[in-house]
Amino acid sequence: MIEIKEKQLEHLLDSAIKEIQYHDELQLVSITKEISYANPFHFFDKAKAIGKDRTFWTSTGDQFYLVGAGNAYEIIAEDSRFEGTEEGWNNLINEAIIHNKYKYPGTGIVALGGMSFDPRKAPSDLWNKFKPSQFTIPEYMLTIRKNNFYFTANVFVKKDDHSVQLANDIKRHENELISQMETSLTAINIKDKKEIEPDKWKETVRYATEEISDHKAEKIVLAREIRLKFDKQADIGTILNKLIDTQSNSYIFAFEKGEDCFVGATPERLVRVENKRLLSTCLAGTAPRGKTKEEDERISHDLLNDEKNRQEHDFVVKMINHSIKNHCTNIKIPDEPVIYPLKNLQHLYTPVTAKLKDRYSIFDIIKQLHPTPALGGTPRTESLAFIREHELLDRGWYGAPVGWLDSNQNGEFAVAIRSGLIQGDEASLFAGCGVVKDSDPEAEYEETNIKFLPMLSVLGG
Ligand SMILES: C=C(O[C@H]1C=CC=C(C(=O)O)[C@@H]1O)C(=O)O
Ligand SMILES: [Mg+2]
Repeated sequence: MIEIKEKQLEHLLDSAIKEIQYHDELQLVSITKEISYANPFHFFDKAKAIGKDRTFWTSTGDQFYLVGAGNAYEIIAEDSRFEGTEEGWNNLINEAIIHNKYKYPGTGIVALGGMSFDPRKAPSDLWNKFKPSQFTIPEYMLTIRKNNFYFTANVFVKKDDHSVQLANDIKRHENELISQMETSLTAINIKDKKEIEPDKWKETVRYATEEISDHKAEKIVLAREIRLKFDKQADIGTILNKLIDTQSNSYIFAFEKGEDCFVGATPERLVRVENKRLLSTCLAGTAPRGKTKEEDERISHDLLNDEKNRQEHDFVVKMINHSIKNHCTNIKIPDEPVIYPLKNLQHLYTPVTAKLKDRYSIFDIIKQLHPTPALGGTPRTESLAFIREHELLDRGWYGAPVGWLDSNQNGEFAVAIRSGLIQGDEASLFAGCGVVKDSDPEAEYEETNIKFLPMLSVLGG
């Protein structure tokens, strides 16, 4: 049986090589097959062992995983990021030879990546490995969907390549990546924790409330940074493992670029498109969890009825509705938010469903939505100008869209919050909050403290 499969692989590679006999070009071949089982964490760790940069994505609610090893190709766009990325992707898949008989969302050739929050903010050194828009097509990828497992290899072939050799190479890497191993977790401890200018940050929050009172904006989201030093190198596999154990109802992601890795567990979906069905979410307005069931219910009730939090939330609902109305039909948005409970905090949540019109893609929607008032503010131009000028950090990919897309126009993007940039034995964590007219700097500061917890707690904090 295995022999037949290997022959098929050889045959596919062979016909690709034949197709380019008269060109001096490389031909991308993407081959997907179903496998019986692979552990996503083992796959992730093995990828490191064979020297590959890794990408990781899971939506914990759906038991859906994408784990990538290496870079067969990268789409990088500096200006016109949305159009540039989409064009790069379309060109790639139009030219590629794709063998994927499964057609389920997230199988076959997939691009995983993200972008920076604001390409107009002066970049700092911190994020120099992360481009304004950067998507990876992994060399090898594991998809887990509804308890089915798929292995994809993406290879560039040249006219003088030998199919047997290429097939053996793929097979060897596949065996390595999907083999079982002992799960080993490496615990780290925080040696040093430095909050970046918390007093100045509170000043900026106060200044933002004044600008809002002066009608220069209605809402401005302000973020801050914590810099950590550990007693040893942080192990990304361990961090992901712990995030999955502790952060339900979240997207857990990692984008590794050499020594640097952007990791997070965000509850905030930006948009999912599956067979033209669109799902977006408004998530803004925050309170802590209660220690007892009674206290928790009381806090939820207060959050649902709190004018300041409702205002933060309603800006997002209005904006999402407005942004997608020309691109979609059948838009459905409930009148009232509900509670979205997480381990350390709870949010106000309103789902948005719609049907994406045929001529639009997920990128058209991301371009409209980013940044929503959950991360930027209202109005967009004024709030972004304020953030650009007064916020004390380079957000890099924090607060921006991260996710994946496949070659059948499916994809999903989250907003990269509850996240951090891990750099060997150091890390920067980020958290922000929506400042409106009635914001109290001290209370907003406390709110960011709880938003740091999901990452801090898995980093030994
Ligand atoms: C900016 C963040 O959260 C946003 C998302 C949900 C609730 C928010 C809030 O209540 O302020 C923020 O708008 C963050 O976690 O860093
Ligand atoms: Mg808030």
